[in-house]
Amino acid sequence: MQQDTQTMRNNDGLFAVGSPVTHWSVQTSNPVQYEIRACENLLDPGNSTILEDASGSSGQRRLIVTDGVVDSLYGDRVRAYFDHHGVEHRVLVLNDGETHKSMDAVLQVTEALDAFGIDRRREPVIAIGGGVLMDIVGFAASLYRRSTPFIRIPTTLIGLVDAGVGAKTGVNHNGHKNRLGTYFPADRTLLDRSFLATLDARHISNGLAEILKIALIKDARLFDLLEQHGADLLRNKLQSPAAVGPTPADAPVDQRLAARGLHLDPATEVVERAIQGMLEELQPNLWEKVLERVVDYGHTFSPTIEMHALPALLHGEAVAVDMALTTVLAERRGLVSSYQRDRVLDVMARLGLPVWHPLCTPEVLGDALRDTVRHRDGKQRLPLPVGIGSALFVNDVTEGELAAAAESLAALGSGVSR
Ligand SMILES: NC(=O)c1ccc[n+]([C@@H]2O[C@H](COP(=O)([O-])OP(=O)(O)OC[C@H]3O[C@@H](n4cnc5c(N)ncnc54)[C@H](O)[C@@H]3O)[C@@H](O)[C@H]2O)c1
Ligand SMILES: O=C(CO)[C@@H](O)[C@H](O)[C@H](O)[C@H](O)COP(=O)(O)O
Ligand SMILES: [Zn+2]
Repeated sequence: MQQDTQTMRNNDGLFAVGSPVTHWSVQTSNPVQYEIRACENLLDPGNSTILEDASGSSGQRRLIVTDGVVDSLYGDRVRAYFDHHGVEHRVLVLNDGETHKSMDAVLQVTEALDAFGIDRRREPVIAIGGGVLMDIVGFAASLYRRSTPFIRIPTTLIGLVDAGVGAKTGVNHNGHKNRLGTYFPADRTLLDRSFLATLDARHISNGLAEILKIALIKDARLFDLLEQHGADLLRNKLQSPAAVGPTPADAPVDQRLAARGLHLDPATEVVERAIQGMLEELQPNLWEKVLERVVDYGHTFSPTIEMHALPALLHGEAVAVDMALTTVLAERRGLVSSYQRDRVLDVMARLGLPVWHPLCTPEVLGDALRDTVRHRDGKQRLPLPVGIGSALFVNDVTEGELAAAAESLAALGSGVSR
């Protein structure tokens, strides 16, 4: 059929122009929905949550990926769980920690998927571990057969409030933090805070850094909770009062109210506000089309500092140093009062976080900023706190300003004890 050259053939997003056609345009959307659910006793054989997919049916085969530390703590219960439910399963145990967050680990997972013969749609991969483990498994799942569904069961605080709720996956590459990765959210993330009972204090602090990030850029109430209860949260590993036995009659009123479900105990409110705050920022901009992202706070200099220091600084610790530096920088710009600056540095110390690191040199900070500008499409788009609980973006930070802030922080940091 001869058509005039201006005819556009439109077929729900497919446009062809010309005759003969010289130009096609394909337009479509990819709706994404994923679930994050607070759960209890996930590994209790009587709890079928892990095996319910989005439609609620159960599957018969699963590949589980975890790391050596988590397997040593929970591996017997994981295997007993799937045996109890009659699910054929294999457990792949990866090396743990940031130094193993690499393409080699991703390929270990993809080879295990092949060996297990995973059914790409009906048998979601199950990741049980911290942020490193989930980033590796998520990346592998996004690559395998161009996407294979996975389920996340975070077992660290960073995993519960950050790595387990977003869409990012990835590994370190060529000496750079998260240089290879995808946007690929898990179908479901199942949050069971009881896993934190075995997490050491340093890794609790590590996760509190990401919670403090949300507090500083958008949630003053969350900051107050961290200031007031941070030391207790660190001590009790964010276990709620009900989880540690009956509430004594002479317990503080908020504990008694919490035990009766009438009031969120601090641990529950802190975790809930952190997740809510993160999701409020992620949902409208999940694929990061807009690069002014307040959740980038603490992540301008920290990727470079973390990788230079590897493995000495954990992710959250590097984020804390970045936030301390930018809090001092904000105070020097008049965005934060000196009183607020001191409150922030004091809370970091109370949460067991570093506020300074010897790598905060003009050279390292300059390199970090230049790399971040490349990551953010040619501008700094650096979030700075305004008071406590809000933020603005700047693009004009100079290396001289950074050096002065780092010098000031070094002096302040020496006075702040962890
Ligand atoms: N994808 C994202 O959006 C996102 C967000 C924030 C952070 N991250 C990434 O997360 C990583 C940091 O996460 P992490 O600190 O959870 O790392 P991790 O996975 O290395 O876990 C920390 C350590 O704790 C051990 N562990 C895990 N669960 C435990 C438990 N219940 N009890 C005792 N030990 C346990 C692990 O074996 C490991 O040695 C970084 O690589 C960071 O880039 C990703
Ligand atoms: O660390 C992460 C994501 O990896 C989050 O805590 C953080 O808020 C943001 O996602 C930052 O943008 C860091 O992300 P990226 O450098 O990995 O892209
Ligand atoms: Zn982070």
